[in-house]
Amino acid sequence: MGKTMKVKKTKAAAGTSNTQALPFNTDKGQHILKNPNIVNSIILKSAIKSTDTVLEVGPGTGNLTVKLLEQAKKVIACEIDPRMVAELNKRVMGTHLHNKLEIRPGDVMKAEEWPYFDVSVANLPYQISSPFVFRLLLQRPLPRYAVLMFQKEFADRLTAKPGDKEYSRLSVNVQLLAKVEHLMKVKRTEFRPPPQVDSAVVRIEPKNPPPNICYPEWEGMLRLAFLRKNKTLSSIFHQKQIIELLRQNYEAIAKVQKKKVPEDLDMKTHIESTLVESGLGEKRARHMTIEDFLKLLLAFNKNGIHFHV
Ligand SMILES: C[S@@+](CC[C@H](N)C(=O)[O-])C[C@H]1O[C@@H](n2cnc3c(N)ncnc32)[C@H](O)[C@@H]1O
Repeated sequence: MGKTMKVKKTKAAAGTSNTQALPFNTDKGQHILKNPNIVNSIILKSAIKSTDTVLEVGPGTGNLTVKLLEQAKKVIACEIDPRMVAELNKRVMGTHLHNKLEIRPGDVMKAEEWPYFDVSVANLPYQISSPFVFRLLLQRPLPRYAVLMFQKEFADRLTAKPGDKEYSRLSVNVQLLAKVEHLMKVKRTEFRPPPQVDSAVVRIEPKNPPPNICYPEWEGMLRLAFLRKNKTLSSIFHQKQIIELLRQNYEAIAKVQKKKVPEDLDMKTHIESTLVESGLGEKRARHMTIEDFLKLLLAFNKNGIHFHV
């Protein structure tokens, strides 16, 4: 995020935006919400308090921003395109909203630090969906929640439940850290220019406090479990390369802990018996709940089987 830009006062009024002449750059995800009813619905569902500081990413010409400014104590708007920064500036300058707005020009993902915010509301550029969500969940202090527009397919993966076709590593990783709720579908025709796909608005409420687990271990185990999400864990963990990987990890950790690796260690049998112990060997990742995955990791780690060295 670049340096904060102070909004200067002039005569232009909020609520109007002369965007007709502004060519939109779809490489930067510039699809502007043109239906005010959708903007109003997002605002309603965002339930912003008058004491809230809101982080908006990609304000564009400010359709959502001016409505957020009416609700919030402060809006911090991060925008990569200097033309949009100028447009937003022009739209809000000279209005009663201007002193609540802080524009941060630049790429939000390249900012070393994000400012403090209570809530994030954004019609996100789709190319940063995944890194944005994970960075949001790593932000401290944790925001109360975020209301974000995503490409519909991404939103479906975020909200998918065990057994759904879209249930994936993304679903599990995000739902480990947050309560995720689908709010509304938005057709591609509601944007100018229209994107290739429909969108959906999702509410993400971080679990606070977050679960107390070792994330690299969790992530390493999930990668293996989801290699083939329709296969049973037993058959995945039967694969030679995986047994070899886990044997190497076992030895590396034993070395660090100055423990002796049993001479008769048969890693294949050790993994098999751990799966039997956990009662999850015949489960498939696509049907497993977060609690199942947590139970599995606990069982592996208890028996010295690790996914991260
Ligand atoms: C989908 S448009 C949303 C525009 C406006 N908020 C609306 O709803 O009509 C996405 C906006 O994000 C901006 N943008 C794209 N990548 C960005 C990034 N990495 N950091 C900050 N802004 C970005 C684009 O320039 C564009 O203004």
